[in-house]
Amino acid sequence: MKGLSFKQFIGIINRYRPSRLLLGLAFLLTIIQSGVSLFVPLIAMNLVDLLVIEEINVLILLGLVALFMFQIALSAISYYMMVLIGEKIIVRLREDLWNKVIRFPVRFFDSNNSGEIMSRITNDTFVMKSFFVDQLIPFITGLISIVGSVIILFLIDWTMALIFLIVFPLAFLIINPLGKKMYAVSRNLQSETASFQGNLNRVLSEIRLVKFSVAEDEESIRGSNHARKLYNYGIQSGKILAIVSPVITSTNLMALICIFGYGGYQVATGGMSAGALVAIVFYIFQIVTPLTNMAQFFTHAQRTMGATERIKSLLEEESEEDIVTNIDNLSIKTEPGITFANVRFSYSAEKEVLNNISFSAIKGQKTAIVGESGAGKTTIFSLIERFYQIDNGDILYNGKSIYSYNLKEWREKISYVSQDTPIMEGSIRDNLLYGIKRDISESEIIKSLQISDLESFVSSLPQGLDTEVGEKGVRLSGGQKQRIAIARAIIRDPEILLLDEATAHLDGQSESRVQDALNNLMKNRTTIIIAHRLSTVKDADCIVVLENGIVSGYGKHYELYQSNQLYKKLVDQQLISNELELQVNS
Ligand SMILES: Nc1ncnc2c1ncn2[C@@H]1O[C@H](COP(=O)(O)OP(=O)(O)OP(=O)(O)O)[C@@H](O)[C@H]1O
Repeated sequence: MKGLSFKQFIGIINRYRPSRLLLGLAFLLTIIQSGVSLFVPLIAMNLVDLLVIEEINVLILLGLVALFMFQIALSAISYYMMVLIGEKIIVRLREDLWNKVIRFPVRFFDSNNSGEIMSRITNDTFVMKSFFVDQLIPFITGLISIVGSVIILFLIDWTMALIFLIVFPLAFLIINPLGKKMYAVSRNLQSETASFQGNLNRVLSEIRLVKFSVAEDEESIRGSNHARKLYNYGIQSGKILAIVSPVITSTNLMALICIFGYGGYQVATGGMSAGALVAIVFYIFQIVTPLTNMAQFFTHAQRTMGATERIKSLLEEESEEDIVTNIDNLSIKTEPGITFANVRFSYSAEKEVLNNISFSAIKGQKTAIVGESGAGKTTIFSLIERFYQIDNGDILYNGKSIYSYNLKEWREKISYVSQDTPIMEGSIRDNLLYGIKRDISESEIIKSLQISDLESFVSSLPQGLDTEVGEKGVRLSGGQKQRIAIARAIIRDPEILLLDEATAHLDGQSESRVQDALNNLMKNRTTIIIAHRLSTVKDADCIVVLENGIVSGYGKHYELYQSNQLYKKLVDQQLISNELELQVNS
C-alpha cells in the first residue's frame, strides 16, 4: 500500500464524512463491542472451571448469555452505523464528483473517454465505500481484538502467548512481497475495467456506425481483447490470493496445533486449568479470524488506493468557471455586437488554428463565416461559447470582453443551433425547454413550433409534445431534430444567435419557411452563420472569409466575389455543382 495514496484515501473520507458526533459514536460503539467480546472467554473460563468442580453458577451463566446478547446488539448497531456513514460518504462524494465533472472544460472531454469517467464515478467510488465499510472498520476492530487477546493471553499463560507470537509473524514475511505484486495487478485490473467500460460506451453510443461500417467483427475482437486482459489480471490476482490464503490458514493451523499440544499437556499435568485452555482457544480464534481477514484487507487496500488516485485526480481538475483567460486589454471602440480582436488560438502546441483573427459581427446584421473545411469556422463558435480559451487578443461583446461576464450569464445570451443538432433522451417538450430557467407558457411553445415549421408534425403525434424522442433523438428525422433545435433557440430568446448550417437537413419548401422565420428571429440580435452552401448566405450583411487561420476577405457577396480568390473559387465550385445537379435532375 502506498502511504501517499492511503493519506489521500483518508483525506477524501475525512472531506466527505458526516458529523464528527456520528462518526465518534459509531467508532465508540465499535470499540466497546470489540472490548466486550474480549471478556466473553474470561467468563467462559470461569464457567468451565466451575463445571469441572461440579458447581455450576447460574449467575455466571446468565452473565455470559447477557454479555453475548449485548455484544450481538452492539455489533448490529455499530455495523448499521458504519454502513450509514459509508453511504453518506459515497453519496456526498458522488454528488461532488458529478457536480465537478459537468463543469469541467470541454478540453477535458476532448481527451478523456466518457465511459472511463463514468467508471470512476460509479465503480471507483463503490470500491472506496466498500473498503471503508467492509474492510477498514473490521480491520480496526480486528486490531483491537488481536492486541487485547494477545495481552490477555500473556496474562493467562505467557509461554502460550510467546509460542503464538513466534508463529504469527511468519505469515507476514511471505505475504508482504506478494502484497506489492498485488498492488500492481489491482491497479491494472482497475484501469482495464475502466477502459473496458470506455470501449463498450464507444461502440454502443455509435452502434449505427458499427452496423453500416459492417464493423461487428472488429468490435467483437476488440471487446474480446479487453475481456481477455481482464481475465488475465483476474487470474494473476487469483494466483496471488491462492498463495496468500492457504499460507495464512496453515500458519493459523500450525499455531493451533502448537497451542493444543502444549495446552493439553499442561492441563493433563495440572499446570493449567481446563477453563484457561478453553479461554486460550477462544482468544486464539479472536486473533486468527481477523488475521485471516487481513489478507483480504490488503488486497482490497491495493485496489482502493488505485481508485482513490483516480478519484483524487478528478477532484483536482479545474472547473471551467475557474479558468482565467489571458486577454490583451485592448481599448478599442466597437459597434454593438461581437468583435474578434487579434485573436490567436490553437488546440495544441503543434498547430495554430486561428492566427490573429479580427472581424465584427454587428448587432441587427447577419454575419456569415465561410471557408474551406477545417478552416476554423466551428472553432470560432466554440470560442464565442467559451468552450476554449483564446491564446491572445480578445473577443468583445458590445465593447466589453466576453471573459468579463459570468460564464453562465454569458452562455444564457447565446443560442447555438449546431450542425449535428444534439437531442437529449426525453420528450419533445423536455428538449424544447432544456436548460431554460424562466417559466414558458404553452402559447410560447406553440408559437415556436409554428415558426420552426414543426406544428403539424407535433400535432400528428398521439402524445404531441410529450412524445419520447429516444436516445439522441433516434425516433426523429434529421430535419425534425434541426427544427426542434431552432424552436429551442426561438424559445430561449437570445441576444446572440449562432447558426451552423441550421437549415442543412430541411427540404426546399421547409427550408424557405424556416429561413424566413430565422430571418425574423435575427432582427435586433447579433447573428453569425456558418454556411457551406453559399446560397444561404449570399444576402448576408457581411461575409468573413477564413483561410489558413487568417481572415482573407471581409465584405458583401459581390465585393468578395471580385476581390477574394478563395471566395470566388468556393462560389464557382458550388455554381458548377448546382448546374450539374440541375442537369442530372432534368
Ligand atoms: N477539439 C479539437 N481538438 C483538436 N483539434 C481540433 C478540435 N476541433 C477541431 N480541431 C482542428 O481545428 C481545425 C479547425 O476545425 P473546425 O472544426 O473549426 O473547422 P471548420 O472550418 O468548422 O470545418 P468544417 O467546415 O469541416 O466543419 C481543424 O484542423 C481540426 O482538425
